[in-house]
Amino acid sequence: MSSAASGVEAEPFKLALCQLKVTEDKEGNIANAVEAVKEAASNGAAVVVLPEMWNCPYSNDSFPKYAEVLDSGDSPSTKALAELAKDLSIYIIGGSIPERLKDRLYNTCCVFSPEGEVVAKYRKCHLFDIDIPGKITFKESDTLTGGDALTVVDTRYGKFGIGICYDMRFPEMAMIYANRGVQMIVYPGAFNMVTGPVHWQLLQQARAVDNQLYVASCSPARDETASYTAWGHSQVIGPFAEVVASTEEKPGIVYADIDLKEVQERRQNMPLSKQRRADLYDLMDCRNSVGFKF
Ligand SMILES: O=C(O)CCC(=O)C(=O)O
Repeated sequence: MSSAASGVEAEPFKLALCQLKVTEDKEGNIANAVEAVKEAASNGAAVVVLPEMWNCPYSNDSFPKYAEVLDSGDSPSTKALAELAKDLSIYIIGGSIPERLKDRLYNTCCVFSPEGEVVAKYRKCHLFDIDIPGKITFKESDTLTGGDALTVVDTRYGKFGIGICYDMRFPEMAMIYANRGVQMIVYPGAFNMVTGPVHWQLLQQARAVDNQLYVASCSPARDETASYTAWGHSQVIGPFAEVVASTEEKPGIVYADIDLKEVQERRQNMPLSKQRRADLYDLMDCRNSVGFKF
């Protein structure tokens, strides 16, 4: 039974972020992920996170080729993770892979319970479409469709909200998760060499400090030979915006001991949600937003 459902205070746990080397070899990527998750569990991790697009190169050419139909029983990537979660009796927040659903593709994260069930599925809502001339241009919407639902996973350790990479740029989403009782937002992500150095940590600390919750972000390792070079730097930020654990660009596993009671404590120390002036501003106003005018 989940923490919230049982009304019992959630226990502390060890979190692991597997910063994987990702190649063009899908089978190799799966085998590599399996080894990393086993290693994390053998070191005591109860919740293990994988990166965004861990089974394929991050490119619009690759997404259709590597996509899997998730509910068909014929998805090698999710089958491997489901078996692992069950064998090791851990939660796996399965990064993301390209999902094929009818004639559409999504950037999808599946969450597996210690019983090996898919307990949540999140489809990246905010697609990464940017154009910084001479620096980086990427348009996920050339191949992918955005999801249309947020996802809260109620686990025995606490409530986790799921976002993927570019989603961390949208404070509204994190705020809604906080309002729904989320204590840790997990973002599988693959920032790049342009935005990574300036925004990756800043955005995570911003989401953490605004909402007084943990933020955990898991990237692929950096590969300078890939068409898209990931920034790496998987990390965990605490509810006071402190860096709890981090790494640099190489493959590896980041561990953090998480006690979600800390979230409650920070919120008691500084009761921002009670101090909000909802009479002056209302998140619902965003619904009428027409975006920036140029
Ligand atoms: O927001 C960024 O700068 C990077 C986002 C990204 O790489 C992604 O959404 O996959």
